[in-house]
Amino acid sequence: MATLEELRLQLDEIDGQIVELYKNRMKVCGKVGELKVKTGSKIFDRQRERDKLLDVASKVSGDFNKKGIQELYEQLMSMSRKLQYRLLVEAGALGRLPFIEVASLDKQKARVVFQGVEGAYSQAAMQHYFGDNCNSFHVRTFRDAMEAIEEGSADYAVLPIENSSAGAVNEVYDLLVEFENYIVGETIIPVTHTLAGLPGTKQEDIRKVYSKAEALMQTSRFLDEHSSWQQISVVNTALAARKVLEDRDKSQAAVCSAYAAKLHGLTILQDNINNEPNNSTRFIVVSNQKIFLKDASKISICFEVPHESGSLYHILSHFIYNDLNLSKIESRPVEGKSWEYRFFADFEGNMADAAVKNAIRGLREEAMNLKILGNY
Ligand SMILES: C=C(O[C@@H]1C=C(C(=O)O)C=C[C@H]1O)C(=O)O
Repeated sequence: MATLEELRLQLDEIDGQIVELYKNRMKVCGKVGELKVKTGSKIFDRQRERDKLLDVASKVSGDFNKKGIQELYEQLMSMSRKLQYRLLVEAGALGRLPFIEVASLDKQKARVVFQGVEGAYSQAAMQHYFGDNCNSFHVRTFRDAMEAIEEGSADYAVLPIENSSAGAVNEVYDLLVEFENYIVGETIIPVTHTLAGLPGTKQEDIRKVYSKAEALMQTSRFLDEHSSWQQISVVNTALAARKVLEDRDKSQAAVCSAYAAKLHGLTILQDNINNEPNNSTRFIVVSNQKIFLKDASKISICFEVPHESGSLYHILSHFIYNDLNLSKIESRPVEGKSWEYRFFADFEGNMADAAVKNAIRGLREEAMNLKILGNY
């Protein structure tokens, strides 16, 4: 029987041949790429790749080897495409993305819409981004805010997209796909809940606590210490504060921000009652213009992938290969298609970067329904 050293020598020789074959294959792929640059053809040919996988599988026997050779070829063809995308960039054939670079947003003159009522966290986020005295109005739903942007009655909308403890705001993700609106900025604000009541209220007086369902959840530890209090959910935290003020009843309290409490003339009975001391929410600033700031450093996109094994893996390789740092990935069901998903990804970069253009070119060819949601 051969020794380990002898077997390894045999492997080294075979690997030498594989490396030579790899180099030859890539050289031919480079020629294919040059031809495609010249003729303006697509790099990715899904049917040719499917046929190739069937062909190589037919040339080996046994499930283990069939699967193995297919995995190997998926990798080889993926490298081949990446080489070709690179040739496109070098030939300057990537073109420009359909977004216009701007030096700054005109925050002073902007008319801004937020969802909710006076005192909502969205208003605080808006003021944080646009300044305390910005020209604003509020609407009842996230959809209303998106419509106001689309039809131009507002220049920007400020919408919550993600909370550090509760996660994504799903409806806003879905609306970003539905509307032709784009993310142009973001701002993160701490969400610190307080217990607030009418002036003179004592905690012993309280029987009912009003707030938005998420806020009741985010303060459950404090509320559970007062199990006799009835918890009632209302549309948002600012509305809870307004209700307590209007009912003029000291047995009622609201879980809301200090800002909403002050705005509605309530007294803070207990400050910072969050379960999670660092609770914060990320808000996006949305516009109907396809613009991006010169110093933008984050890109949000969404796409669908074919419902087959390995497809997300191949899509994500475009980020890795182009050295782009993927900071977030979310998935949402695709409407009308059970168990199929649309992915939302955030990654670092600016649309003017070659690496970004290269990755987007590959994603556009290989994923379905790619939408660039914004660069900010
Ligand atoms: C090389 C080509 O480009 C791509 C890469 C392939 C490969 O490496 O075999 C096959 C199809 C294309 O997606 C080609 O079109 O033949």
